[in-house]
Amino acid sequence: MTTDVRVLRQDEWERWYARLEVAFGGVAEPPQERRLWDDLTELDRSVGVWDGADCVGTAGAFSFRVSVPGGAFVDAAGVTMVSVAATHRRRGILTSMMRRQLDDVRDWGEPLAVLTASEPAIYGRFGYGIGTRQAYVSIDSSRVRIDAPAGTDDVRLRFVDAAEAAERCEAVYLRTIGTRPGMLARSPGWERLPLLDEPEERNGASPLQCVVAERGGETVGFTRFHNKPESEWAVPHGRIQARDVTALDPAAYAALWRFLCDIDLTSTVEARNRPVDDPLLSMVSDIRRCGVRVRDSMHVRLVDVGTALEARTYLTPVDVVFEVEDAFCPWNEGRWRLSGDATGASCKRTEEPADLTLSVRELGAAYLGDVSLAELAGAGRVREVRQGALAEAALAFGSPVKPWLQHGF
Ligand SMILES: CC(=O)SCCNC(=O)CCNC(=O)[C@H](O)C(C)(C)COP(=O)(O)OP(=O)(O)OC[C@H]1O[C@@H](n2cnc3c(N)ncnc32)[C@H](O)[C@@H]1OP(=O)(O)O
Repeated sequence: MTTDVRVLRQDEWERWYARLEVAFGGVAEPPQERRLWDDLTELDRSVGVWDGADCVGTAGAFSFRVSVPGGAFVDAAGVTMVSVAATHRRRGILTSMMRRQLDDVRDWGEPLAVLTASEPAIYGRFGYGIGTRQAYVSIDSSRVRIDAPAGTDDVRLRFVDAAEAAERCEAVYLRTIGTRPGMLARSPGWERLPLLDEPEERNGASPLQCVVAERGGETVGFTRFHNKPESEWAVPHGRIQARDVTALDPAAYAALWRFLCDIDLTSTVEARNRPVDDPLLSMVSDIRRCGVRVRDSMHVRLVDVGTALEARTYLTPVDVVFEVEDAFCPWNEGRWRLSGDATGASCKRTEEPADLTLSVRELGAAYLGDVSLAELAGAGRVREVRQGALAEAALAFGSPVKPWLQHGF
């Protein structure tokens, strides 16, 4: 089989995207969503694999900046739209696209590549580690109370039209993106994503509803949600599906959750993507009735180990030598000395002996402060050579708040 991997052209986009849709089951996306992805595709950062005139592989890379511990934003390729035709699977086409893409990302000077995976088992072999997780909550709102902090009653809530309020909501979102690692500074166009509301995808739920939280005339938060009415023998038990709940302070946050939990004729509030350390979980009267489940979210790959590790700060002083294994991107292999603290860091190649040995995948998993290097050592994935180095590095890589990716891509 001879296939050709090349940069995507605009006139190929339809065939390229149709290939992706088939790989995900063959149900064509609704028009509004398709248009959005067409507009957001960065052609010169996307590749197609062609077998003659047939597109048999797709992969793209958005231009993102990702917040890292310490508050800096680091350039990252947002790997996306990956697929291989079922007729051509398991012949190395994904591997050839990952090869091309990671070489490109390195040439573009972007120290990170990030993605959300259709299946978590796919990308570890290419050096990605699970860098953020997300929590799913399904709150029994007939039993769970929100213990609201002082000031919650001063927050005014108003129903608004989601499209008309989009700019105000985006302004609040932009003020939150530096508050946790793992958040994305998006380029123009992305503000359309949270407003997607295709009737085909509502599955019996209402159109998108939007409520803003205001204090003294200023917008301090918002929630966008669907309401899915349900009942059995005339007993209503509707379901609120919260798409986002975003606020600038605890009182506004509590007011929004209290509102969602108090809507008449409903008994469940469900949210698919919350931070794993969501303050909500410290506001509820009964965490057992919140149906919390955790899954992987953003997978992180250090494309340039030195630059990436220098871009973040460290919670506690650290001075360790890592021996890094990276078979897929051998330019990262070898020993790196990381010295840093809460003000900055240096990470340079060294000939000194290793304190810790690990693969680039573990560095990706720990990079944003989610899983600890000590947890990974417990799984046999990090090896301590110098006694004390593991605790030192594990503490330093921590983050006071867990990283979180607020939306998929
Ligand atoms: C960021 C994103 O867009 S995520 C979306 C990913 N896309 C999808 O899930 C759509 C449906 N699936 C597909 O299109 C394809 O099966 C892909 C893209 C997952 C894999 O493409 P392929 O060309 O078959 O992969 P390739 O042949 O390069 O496989 C490389 C290795 O990964 C393994 N692998 C591939 N897919 C999977 C999988 N889903 N789960 C576990 N391992 C996998 C292969 O077994 C192979 O392992 P080996 O090196 O030990 O032999």
